[in-house]
Amino acid sequence: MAEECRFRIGYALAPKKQNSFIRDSLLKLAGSRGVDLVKIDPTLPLVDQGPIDCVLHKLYGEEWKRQLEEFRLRNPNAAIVDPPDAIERLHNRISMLQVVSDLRIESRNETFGIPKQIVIYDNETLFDGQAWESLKFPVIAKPLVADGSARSHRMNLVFNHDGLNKLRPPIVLQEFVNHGGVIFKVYVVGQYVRCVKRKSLPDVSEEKLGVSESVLSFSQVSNVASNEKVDDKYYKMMHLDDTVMPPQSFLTDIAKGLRHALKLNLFNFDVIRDARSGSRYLIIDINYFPGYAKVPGYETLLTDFFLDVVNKNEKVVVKVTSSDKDIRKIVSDNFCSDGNEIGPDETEIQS
Ligand SMILES: O=P(O)(O)O[C@@H]1[C@@H](OP(=O)(O)O)[C@H](OP(=O)(O)O)[C@H](O)[C@H](OP(=O)(O)O)[C@H]1OP(=O)(O)O
Ligand SMILES: Nc1ncnc2c1ncn2[C@@H]1O[C@H](COP(=O)(O)OP(=O)(O)O)[C@@H](O)[C@H]1O
Ligand SMILES: [Mg+2]
Ligand SMILES: [Mg+2]
Repeated sequence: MAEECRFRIGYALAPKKQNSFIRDSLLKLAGSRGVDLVKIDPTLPLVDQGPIDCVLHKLYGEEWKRQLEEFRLRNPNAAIVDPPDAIERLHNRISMLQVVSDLRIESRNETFGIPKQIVIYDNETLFDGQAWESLKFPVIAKPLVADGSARSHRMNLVFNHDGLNKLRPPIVLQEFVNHGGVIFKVYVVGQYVRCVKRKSLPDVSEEKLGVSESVLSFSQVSNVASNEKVDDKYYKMMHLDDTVMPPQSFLTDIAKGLRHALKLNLFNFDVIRDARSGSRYLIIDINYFPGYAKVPGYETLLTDFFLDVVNKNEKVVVKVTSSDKDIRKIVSDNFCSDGNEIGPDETEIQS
């Protein structure tokens, strides 16, 4: 009898991410479907860490990029999810949302975009009213860099000119949009798309704008203790039950467009519904490899994706890591790491 063909997915994650993502429930489900998740030690050469069909990673730095490149050259049939260059685009809050502005999606009832925003690199421009004449208070000041550090999540809600004194460029000034205090977090895992609701900043009324403090600082407002997020209690506690979800097909179309434009498989994006119009949606943030474990049923979602990657059911976009050439490689090999044939090759080359 032919031996069972198993696949090895290597993961290279920071300790915090590893603790939240690599749960027994995921290891068990993936294992029962022929996928073994194995830990990569980034301090050792990647190429020496056994056969790997796919590398999953959320680590940065030149040394790690060099390791991935070496691995790619030595293992042309393995997948790297995702290419470092593509991930880096999300580390700047301007380039991150540029992709959304360029996206065209056909929808009969809903529209989408990004809030009005400008980038400020220095104090001179910050206090030059002309530079941001087009924006209306309140605005959110976000660090330009979104590299996952605590600092990059530190935001200021600025109600008037006095509040500008507290800001430290480089920042993005983005118009605050009232949205009923609920944010939609749309999780993308390859071709799979799941949306969950979370608490957000409350609306700011015109009256409040006149009498409030000049600035309010906050950080990761949608993040509460992770276990609370997925159960009914959390939804009731935050009064999220009454909020109607955006149409799934609309979100799926945006997700698909972003996935191809960004050349990424693992990300989420934050969406708010403009309170002035029930059908206008704004994308305000995109995050690489977010907290998937907070999505109900994430084990199935991720295992399905791993099987898509290794079985080449889905087009997986892999990009050269350390050259200027933007080569997108479709995983087209027909063999698992021990050389057993697994079936006909159904992948297509994307233009
Ligand atoms: O820590 P978690 O599980 O809450 O996940 C964070 C995400 O929370 P979310 O899944 O959106 O609720 C979080 O999303 P937000 O920025 O809160 O929208 C980020 O993706 C964060 O990664 P980084 O600090 O930006 O590199 C994610 O942090 P890392 O786990 O990647 O450090
Ligand atoms: N333009 C905006 N209008 C209203 N609320 C916003 C806007 N931008 C951000 N927020 C609120 O601030 C939070 C943090 O902003 P976000 O850009 O998602 O940063 P982070 O990368 O730290 O998650 C969001 O989850 C949302 O609650
Ligand atoms: Mg966010
Ligand atoms: Mg973010």
